[in-house]
Amino acid sequence: MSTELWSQCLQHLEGEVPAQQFNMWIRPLQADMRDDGLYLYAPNKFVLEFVSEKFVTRIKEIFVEISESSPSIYLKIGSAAPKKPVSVNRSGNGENKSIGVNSAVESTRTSPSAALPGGGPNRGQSAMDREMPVRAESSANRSGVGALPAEKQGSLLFNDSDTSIEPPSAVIRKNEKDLVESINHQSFLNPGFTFQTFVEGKSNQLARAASMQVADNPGGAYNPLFLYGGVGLGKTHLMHAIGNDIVKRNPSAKVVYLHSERFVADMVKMLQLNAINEFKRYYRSVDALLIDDIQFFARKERSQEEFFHTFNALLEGGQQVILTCDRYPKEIDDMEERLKSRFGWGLTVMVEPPELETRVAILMKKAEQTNVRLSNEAAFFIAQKIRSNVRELEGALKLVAANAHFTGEEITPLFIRECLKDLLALHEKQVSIDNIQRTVAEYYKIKVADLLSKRRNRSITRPRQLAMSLAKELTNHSLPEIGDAFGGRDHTTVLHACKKINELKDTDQNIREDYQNFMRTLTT
Ligand SMILES: Nc1ncnc2c1ncn2[C@@H]1O[C@H](COP(=O)(O)OP(=O)(O)OP(=O)(O)O)[C@@H](O)[C@H]1O
Repeated sequence: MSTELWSQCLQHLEGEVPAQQFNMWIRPLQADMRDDGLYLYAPNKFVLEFVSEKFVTRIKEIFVEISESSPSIYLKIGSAAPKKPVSVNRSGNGENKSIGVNSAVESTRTSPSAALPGGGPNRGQSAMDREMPVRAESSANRSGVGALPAEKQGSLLFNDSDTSIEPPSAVIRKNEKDLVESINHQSFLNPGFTFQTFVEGKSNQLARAASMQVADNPGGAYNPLFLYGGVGLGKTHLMHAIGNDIVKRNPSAKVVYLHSERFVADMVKMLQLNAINEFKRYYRSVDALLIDDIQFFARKERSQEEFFHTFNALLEGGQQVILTCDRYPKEIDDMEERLKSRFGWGLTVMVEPPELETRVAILMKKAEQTNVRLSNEAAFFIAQKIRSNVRELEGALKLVAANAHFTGEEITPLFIRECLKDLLALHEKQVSIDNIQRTVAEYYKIKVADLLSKRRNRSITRPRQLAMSLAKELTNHSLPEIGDAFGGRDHTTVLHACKKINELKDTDQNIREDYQNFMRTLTT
């Protein structure tokens, strides 16, 4: 069976599957075409299960379409023997990525022996490699390394003594005692932010799955992991969950979390103290570097430069980098192109605003964690009112709980309305159907009157359906009221629009992104 067929199959899948999903589930697969069928190797059980459930049938169909044969497909955890890779140009970021055809994802960059458990002779061992048990099924993918020639890789690797490098603060302590406190941030993981305390929903499913895979196989196929999305949606929580999980599995792993502003501040101080080399050595010695809100690097050229080199060194050493940002890498203004493009080298996943059921589940979980008695009805009431931001949802629950504690009253919808008067007024005022119609019309460069008209061509009906669906999600208006506001339409038309958009969000990446952008614009 020819590798060309798998390459064609990939091209088909790439055209059909949203880029995010393609990157996450298909790209890490390695294929081995044998006489008895197609062997697909997944880096871990998450990918294996997902591919088996969602893609195997389609892969078979594609094979029938392109070759009129239906090979047996064997899914396994592990890696195939390296052969020649096939290049697929991901339209998303314009870069050529190597997709495994009889090879590891990164096989162009690694020597064949690097595919053996524990890596080959040319592959440098990071501190993590030494400290973490090597899993045969995942070690082949722990490359990310060899973009550079072997000798250059070697120069960036650390010897044993490097694993005990002190944080910058320790160096400063000797010279500038008064600066110590402000810099001494060492690995600061919030123990409360774990996968167990993170509520899964449709909006964060991919991000959570990706995070669990990174925790399972740090420095592996998804390096860097880039989590992006609006304010207060759980990006930091997931990032800490990965860090906590890595440390739980290997207590000596050096996981460092910091906010990007902290990185900038530290760097400035170390420059002032003429100790920038210590700064470099410290950050390059970690097993996993977690940097939050990297949009704060914008316009800070020196920090970008420093981060760029740290970032490269970590990736080359097979150390895990996890980044969060409030937007998609390409949308970050005043950030060097070379950095933005590197952010997309691993896996970029969006965390979306949670849908109603997830908001209710999050509230119930938070209530349980803090011993607050919250009925389903009360959780539903809060979740219906506060839609865009989990942090705000949590804040609302705390406020209600504190009031209930002091007054001894039961938490009912009426009580909640009273407690959250100001907040609710703000939310209810913010999103009106008018506002939604104006925003959608402006975005698609049509008139509000078109949305209300009887015109039925696609360029009008899609925005109209989107606007109706947003009105349903973001306002408290009933279906008939929404129908009325859209040129006197029947409530069944609104219902149909909501269903249609829900379907399209799963199958059409443009609609999905437009919808999320509207949610973000209208609710923040
Ligand atoms: N799915 C979830 N399950 C449980 N808690 C969640 C979930 N999503 C968010 N949270 C909680 O919401 C709060 C805000 O989340 P977090 O700080 O991770 O947001 P963020 O996306 O990093 O926001 P920012 O961009 O402002 O930094 C945290 O307390 C977090 O625990």
